[in-house]
Amino acid sequence: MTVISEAHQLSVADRSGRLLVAGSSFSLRAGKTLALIGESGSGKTLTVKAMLGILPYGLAMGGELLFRGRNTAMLSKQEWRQVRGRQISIIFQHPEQALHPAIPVGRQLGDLLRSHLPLTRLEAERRAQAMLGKVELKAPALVMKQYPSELSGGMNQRVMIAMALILEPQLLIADEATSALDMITQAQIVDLLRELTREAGMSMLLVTHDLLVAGYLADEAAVMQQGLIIEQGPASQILGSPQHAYTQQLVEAAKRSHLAVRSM
Ligand SMILES: Nc1ncnc2c1ncn2[C@@H]1O[C@H](COP(=O)(O)OP(=O)(O)OP(=O)(O)O)[C@@H](O)[C@H]1O
Repeated sequence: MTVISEAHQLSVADRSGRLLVAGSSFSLRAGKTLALIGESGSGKTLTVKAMLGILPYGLAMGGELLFRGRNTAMLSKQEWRQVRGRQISIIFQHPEQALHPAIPVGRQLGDLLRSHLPLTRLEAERRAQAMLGKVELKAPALVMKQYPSELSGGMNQRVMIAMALILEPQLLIADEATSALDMITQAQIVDLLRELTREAGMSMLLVTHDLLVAGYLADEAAVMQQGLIIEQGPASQILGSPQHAYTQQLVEAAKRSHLAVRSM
């Protein structure tokens, strides 16, 4: 199966040499989802930032990251810009991190398309509207004209998914993409992500602390604690019979909250 991206002993260190990510290795394959699971501060976001070439100033990356066989350390700034957005895209927890508040949704999508592809304004608009339909927004023609502040949280999350997928990337990173949503909207967005990534044969890196979401979406799982991947393998195995004490605790806690919901 085609490997889209690979990390070999990926590390991130601060100025004092303290390792914030301490040597992670994983592969992302076409059509498959890897869940990166872990508590707050375990190094998930820094792993994602390293993969996008956007580590904060003062932090240094070690190890090797390959994207479609190319070492990303060799990419120029311009090549990185081509890769980000076009081949790797990201959905954040909060749409406001990605959507401009003062530009109508349709123009944001159209501008993104035209910054990467030689399309007329009209062609870009048509594709943008079709994409809004694909993320199951009920009135795409109307949403095209609206500003993010006029849409609900769930609708904005759908717009952000449309932005992330419109250039047909090979790798989609979802960083706690459903954590800020209510339970029903979360379930709908999780279904949508599953359907669209499978249909496109896309690879997905799902960053989450939610084991239910991971269990539903992921083929593989890697559990992080204090910068280290402590357990990784098929998601069904990691979540079904965890070996590491920390993963066992996570699974127990998830079962308890699931039971609490069921007993309501
Ligand atoms: N710019 C930075 N400079 C120094 N340390 C940082 C920086 N960014 C993050 N860290 C530290 O690196 C560690 C890993 O942070 P990271 O944001 O990757 O965790 P996370 O697993 O994504 O947590 P969360 O789920 O809360 O986002 C934490 O100890 C954090 O304090």
